[in-house]
Amino acid sequence: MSDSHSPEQSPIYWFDDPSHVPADVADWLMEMGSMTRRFEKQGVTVTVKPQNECFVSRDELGESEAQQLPESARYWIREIVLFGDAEPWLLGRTVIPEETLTGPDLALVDLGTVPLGRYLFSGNNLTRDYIHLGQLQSEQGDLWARRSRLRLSDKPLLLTEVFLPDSPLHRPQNEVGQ
Ligand SMILES: C=C(O[C@@H]1C=C(C(=O)O)C=C[C@H]1O)C(=O)O
Repeated sequence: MSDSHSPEQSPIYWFDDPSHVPADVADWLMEMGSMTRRFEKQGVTVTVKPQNECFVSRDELGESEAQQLPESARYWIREIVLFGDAEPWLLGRTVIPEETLTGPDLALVDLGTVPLGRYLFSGNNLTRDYIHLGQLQSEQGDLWARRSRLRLSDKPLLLTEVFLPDSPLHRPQNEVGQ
């Protein structure tokens, strides 16, 4: 995943002008509700497999990631693969400044296989500053991606999502109700 502290990951190219993104793709990438819930509406069971969860220092973040978040002594990283039934549909990377992990939001370090969206969209204190659209060039082809800065009670966290070839976004004929 771009900006990952794992150097073998290729970077995501973030678009300055997303107007050329096809409308059916933009409809997915600009989803303002829970992506987990939207995937479930496809009639699949959504499961999440954490791949890496740890605290890192600011200099272990990608440069453009660090620019999106305030200074902090350390950041919680959560990297997951999200599955629709048995198919891998999405790579998720969440970066959370330690100062965001206060009160009930400390639960964010114990999510395990619970999809992040279940927590984020469970209350009424979630806002989204922006969504950036991008593309990751990978051996599986060009994969659409998005990056959101979210806020829980005004405390920031950064979420990058890369949509995998099996996801409905890349296979629109799969989308129920289209
Ligand atoms: C943020 C959401 O949760 C999904 C689950 C994630 C996780 O468990 O880490 C990460 C990315 C999301 O696609 C959502 O449902 O919108």
